Amino acid sequence: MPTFVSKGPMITTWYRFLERFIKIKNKNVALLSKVTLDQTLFAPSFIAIFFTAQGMMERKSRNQILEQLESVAYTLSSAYATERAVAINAVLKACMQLIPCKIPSLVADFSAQAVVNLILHKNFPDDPIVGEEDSGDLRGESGKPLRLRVLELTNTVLDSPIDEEELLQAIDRGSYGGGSKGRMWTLDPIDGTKGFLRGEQYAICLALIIDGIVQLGVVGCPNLPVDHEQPDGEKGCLFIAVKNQGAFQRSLSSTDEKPVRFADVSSPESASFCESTEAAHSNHDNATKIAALLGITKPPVRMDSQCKYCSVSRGDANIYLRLPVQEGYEEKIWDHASGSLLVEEAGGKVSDLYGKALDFSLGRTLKSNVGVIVAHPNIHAKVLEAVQTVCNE
Ligand SMILES: Nc1ncnc2c1ncn2[C@@H]1O[C@H](COP(=O)(O)O)[C@@H](O)[C@H]1OP(=O)(O)O
Ligand SMILES: [Mg+2]
Repeated sequence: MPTFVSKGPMITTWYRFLERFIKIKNKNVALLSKVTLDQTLFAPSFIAIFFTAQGMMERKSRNQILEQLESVAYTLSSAYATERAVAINAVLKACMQLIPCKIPSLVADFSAQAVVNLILHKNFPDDPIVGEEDSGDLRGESGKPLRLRVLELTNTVLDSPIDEEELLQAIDRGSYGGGSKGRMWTLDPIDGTKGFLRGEQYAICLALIIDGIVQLGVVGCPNLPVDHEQPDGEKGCLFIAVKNQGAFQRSLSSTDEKPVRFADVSSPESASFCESTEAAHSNHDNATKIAALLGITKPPVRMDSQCKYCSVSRGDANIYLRLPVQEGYEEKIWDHASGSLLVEEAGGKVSDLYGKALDFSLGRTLKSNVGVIVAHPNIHAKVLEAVQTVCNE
């Protein structure tokens, strides 16, 4: 209450002060100076006073008030704040529709892509989307049974229900070819289908790429324990990263975000590494040899999907190896965009097998990269050396 009461007089006094002390003849420069002072001095101070007073009235502790101030400052200062909020909402909704009951993976995949694409299109109608799925299998008489199941599931989380044609259109909005210019989103509606089928790890992965650079990534992991130390505790996490703004984790059941950081590790011997559960997606034999060369004694943590990126980002493991199995396989941008930004924002380093940065500007695949190596910057070079020794044998 006092904050609201004081708001009017404070603002009036501040603007009077600006009028009196900014005596610049050029009107544009004067206006710019006032706006600068307003945004850098008054607005932050006023917001701090407002939330501190509000916290005190709500009998919050000092730490709770500080946490709230930090979160407000972060939200206000962030570029891509709208995109971040929309992406979180889209991924959350896609996660929520998959949790309640056992759903066939095809239905889940199409429905998740429809939900995310619909939300993206509503908020950013001009943004193209590079999505993994297309509506081919849902069309015509033969696709009708699947189409109706997907439609039913999709409508469980939408504010206003859509019809069959709108469903097909929504899925096909993911057909963009990618490239190096402008904005685009990339979506893997269900990454880690094998994990989904086994009831293990899978992820809904969404990223915003601008001029070939990943700016925002949101990864929903409905089966990942919120706390690695408590594998039987609450499950379901959302990971969020915006370029130069850090990486965060929240549970699916709460809006509270906590920063995530790579675990500090000074030498590879003490590290642990993760890799795909599927030997067809990452070469397990080579990983064993690399681990031996690095002196790693802990067994690999095997997991499906971009949950691996999330795991290393919050320090559950220190290295993620994705080693080619099949010559000529081109990794897909939706399999790495959000995860790689998350790792970088959490303080990790991502490269391909040759130490090259992942290049998201070349279309739907990472055609100039081979494999993926993620590690703490302290040990990345050593890991890379071991990878190259083993893979060049
Ligand atoms: N030969 C391959 N090498 C690397 N990744 C692959 C290969 N074949 C498929 N994938 C992709 O691996 C991803 C899952 O990775 P993980 O095993 O780490 O969970 C899937 O998106 C899958 O793509 P797709 O869905 O097109 O089959
Ligand atoms: Mg995938």
